Amino acid sequence: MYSGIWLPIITPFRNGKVDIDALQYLADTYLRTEISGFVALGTTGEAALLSLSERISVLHALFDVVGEQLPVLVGAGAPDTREVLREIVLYERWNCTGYLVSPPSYVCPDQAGVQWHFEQVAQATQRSIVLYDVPHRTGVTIAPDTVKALLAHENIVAIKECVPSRFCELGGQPISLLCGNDDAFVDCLSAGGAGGILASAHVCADLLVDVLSLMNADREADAKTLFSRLSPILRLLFSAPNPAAIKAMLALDHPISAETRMPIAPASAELVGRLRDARETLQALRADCENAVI
Ligand SMILES: O=C(O)C1=N[C@H](C(=O)O)C[C@H](O)C1
Repeated sequence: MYSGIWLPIITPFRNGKVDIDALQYLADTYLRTEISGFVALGTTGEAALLSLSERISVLHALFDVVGEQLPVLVGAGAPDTREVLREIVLYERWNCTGYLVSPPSYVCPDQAGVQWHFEQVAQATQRSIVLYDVPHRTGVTIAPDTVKALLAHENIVAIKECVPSRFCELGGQPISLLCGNDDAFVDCLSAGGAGGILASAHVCADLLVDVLSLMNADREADAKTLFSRLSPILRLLFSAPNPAAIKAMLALDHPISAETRMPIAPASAELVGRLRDARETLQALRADCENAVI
């Protein structure tokens, strides 16, 4: 179930409000790509900056377009476990495939507390749970031993891992390993990863799928060559707080605004210029893939 390239879809804004038309336009556009599923209300969706009613409108708008055509994983996270459980109860009305859940941020629990948090979540729903290990954002990690203990819950089925040094240990566990750090995608696949939840898929899902297909075809060297040519663009996309660069790049080619929600500032004019040039690099890479140069 959790493999391939999943798109943590942005939440477009216009004049400070969620732009529902733009969100539905994007959902429809990505349905025609090779992504394996959507992630709603992720980090890239600026979920932490949305009110509850905005989060509900995002889900309404997205499910209206996606329906059953592709799975949708929904992000749920808060410092207070009880708040996460309340969110999940609200989200159960949509036919989402599961929940992407981070450990409690800011409060810095020990590993027993992290385990307790995920146990409460796993018991609150029959849907699948994807653990989200993102210590640079939450301030706390999900240690591999905690992951192993959590496997006792049959709906804890995948982990979105952002720490490359954890890939090898997790790759050997009976859990789907998804990369959560665009820069380290190929390393995650080499360690046994099944795919990734990657914000960069907004602008190069096809090339990320190519990297994965090359790996699955035992062409690791070719996958690494392609990925190394993609890497400078991935770094550029994260050179400003996510998703400023992604939104700016999308706004160059689609009817969406590059607007972010403060304190996430929009991309600078200098970055927009570099993103404009990056589109040509992506086109050149696509041509090389088509002509089997890679
Ligand atoms: O929203 C997500 O899911 C992602 N967020 C990460 C982040 O901003 O830290 C990046 C990753 O590409 C996907």
